[in-house]
Amino acid sequence: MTKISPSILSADFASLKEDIIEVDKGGADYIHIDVMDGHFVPNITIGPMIVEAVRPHTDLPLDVHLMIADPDKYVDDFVKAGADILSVHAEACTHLHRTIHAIKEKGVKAGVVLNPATPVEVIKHVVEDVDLVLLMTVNPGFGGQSFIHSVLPKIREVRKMTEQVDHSVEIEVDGGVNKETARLCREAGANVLVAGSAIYKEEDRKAAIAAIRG
Ligand SMILES: O=C(CO)[C@@H](O)[C@H](O)COP(=O)(O)O
Repeated sequence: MTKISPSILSADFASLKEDIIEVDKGGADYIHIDVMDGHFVPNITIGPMIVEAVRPHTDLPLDVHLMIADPDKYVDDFVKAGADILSVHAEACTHLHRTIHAIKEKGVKAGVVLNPATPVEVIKHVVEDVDLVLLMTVNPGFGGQSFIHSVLPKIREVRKMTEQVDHSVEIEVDGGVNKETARLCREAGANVLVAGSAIYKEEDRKAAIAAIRG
């Protein structure tokens, strides 16, 4: 079954606890947390303190997406704050293999993220090492953008790549995911879908999660 990871970037930060509990009870599989530093992406959002504050309010895995320059510097902080999956951008890592293993050595799952314009070949030599590949279907930095359809073939390519190494890597897609684009992602081989606006802008979040899951 497809997993759903609601992105709290679209939640109401003044009632973050309630917004997390609601999607937890509504059938979410992960809680997606977007960390932005104003350097790697043109927006500033959440740091380890917020991850730590959120941690006691759900037992769901915290799926933390680091959109930051020099992520190696902050791996320890986010693990201590309670991240269960820590994903770094291939574009932000000089020594991607080293960063992935530094995450895994801390006892959490490691993910690698690719921007829409980055070819999947970049991760060919680390796909055996990661637990998750996150393909961005928007240019990262903001919620509420339109899905970039030209990323769909990349989902199929990563699916093939993971099958070749006979390794059960999760393939996650993030950006502009709604019930229509979710179907395209599932058909292409994604098994974890991140959605912000398509869940948090809906009155009935449980129904929104079910619709995206398909
Ligand atoms: O990482 C990001 C944006 O950079 C995403 O996680 C967005 O938060 C998804 O929001 P929607 O496109 O689903 O509204």
